[in-house]
Amino acid sequence: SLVTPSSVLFCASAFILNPLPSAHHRTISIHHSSIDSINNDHSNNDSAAAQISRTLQDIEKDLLANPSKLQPILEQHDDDDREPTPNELAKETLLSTRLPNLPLNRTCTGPSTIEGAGRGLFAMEDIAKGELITCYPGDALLCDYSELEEEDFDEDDEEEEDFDDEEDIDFEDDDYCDEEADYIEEVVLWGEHVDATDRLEEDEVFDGIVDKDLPPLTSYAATVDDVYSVMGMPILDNNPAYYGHFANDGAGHIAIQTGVADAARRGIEEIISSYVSESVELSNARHKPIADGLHLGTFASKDIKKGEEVMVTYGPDYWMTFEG
Ligand SMILES: C[S@@+](CC[C@H](N)C(=O)[O-])C[C@H]1O[C@@H](n2cnc3c(N)ncnc32)[C@H](O)[C@@H]1O
Repeated sequence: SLVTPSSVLFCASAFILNPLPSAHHRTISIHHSSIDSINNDHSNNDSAAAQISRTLQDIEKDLLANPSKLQPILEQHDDDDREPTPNELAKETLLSTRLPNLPLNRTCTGPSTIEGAGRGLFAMEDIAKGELITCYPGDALLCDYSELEEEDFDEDDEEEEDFDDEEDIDFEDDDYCDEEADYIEEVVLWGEHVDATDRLEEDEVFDGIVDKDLPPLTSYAATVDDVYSVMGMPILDNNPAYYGHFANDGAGHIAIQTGVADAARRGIEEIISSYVSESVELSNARHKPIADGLHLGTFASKDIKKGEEVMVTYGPDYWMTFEG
C-alpha cells in the first residue's frame, strides 16, 4: 500500500495543528511519500514529462535573460507590499502558462462515476504507472508568501525578541496576532491566456458566487510547494493537455458525510486515517511538480485502463473545510 504510517501521521498532524484552516488553504495537497515512489519508478515511458521539463527550463532561462518578458506578471504585483525576485517572476510566469501543443491527448471529461461529484476525468487509452496523464493548469496562481516572510521576520526580529522561548509569547495577545497578520501576504495572479472577462474578483476566488452557484476557485486549487498553488478554471475545458483540475477524489464523500460533526464519537484521527486509506486505495494518480515546480502534472500512480476514471487524493484539509 502507498499509505505509510508517516503519511497518515503527517496528514493527521497537519489537521490537528491547524484545525480550522482558512478557505485560503483549501487546496488539493500532494502526498510527498507517494511522490518518491513515482520518482523511483523508472518507467521508460516518461518522455512527455521529460520533454515538458526541458521546454520549461529553456523558457525559464529565456525569461531570466530577457527581463522585459517578466513585465506582465510583475504588473500584477503592483499593489503588493513585497518586491518579487526575477526567479519568482519567471516561476510564476511558467506556472500560470498553458504551453501550446503538448503531446498529451490521453483523457476526456465526462460525468463522474462518483455520485454528486459533477464531471470527472477519464483515460482514453491505457496508461502505465509513472506516466504523465495530463497537466494541472495554473489559470490562476495562489501565492502565499508568508512562509518566506516568516523567515525574514524571524531573522529581523531575532535580536529584539527571543522567539525561540515560547514562554515569552502570549498567543492570545491581540498585538502578537496583529503583528503576525501584518506580514502574511496572499496574492492571486492570472495567466495571460485567461480572458479579462473570465477573471474573478478576489472575493469570488475565495468564496465563489452564491447566486450563480459558482464554487470558490480555491476548490480547484492544487499545491505545488509551500508558496504556490495552481487553480484551474472549470470553464476552460477544451484542452486535454490541461485537464488535471477535473480529477476527483474517490473517497471525498466519506469525509463529507461523517465530517467534523462525527468527530466526538469516532475521533478526528480515525476519520482522517480512514479517509486517507480509502482515498489512496481508490486513487490511481497523483499531482506532482514538473521541472522543480515550474508546472504541475498528473501522473499515474497505478496502471490505468482505457475508460477508467482518473482519481487523486485531495488530502484531509480539503474535505474538512469543504462547504459544497
Ligand atoms: C478539482 S474539482 C474536480 C472536478 C469537478 N468534479 C468538476 O465537475 O468540475 C473538485 C470538486 O469536485 C467535486 N468532488 C471531487 N471528488 C468528490 C467526491 N468524492 N464526492 C463529491 N464531490 C467530489 C467537489 O465539488 C470538489 O470541490
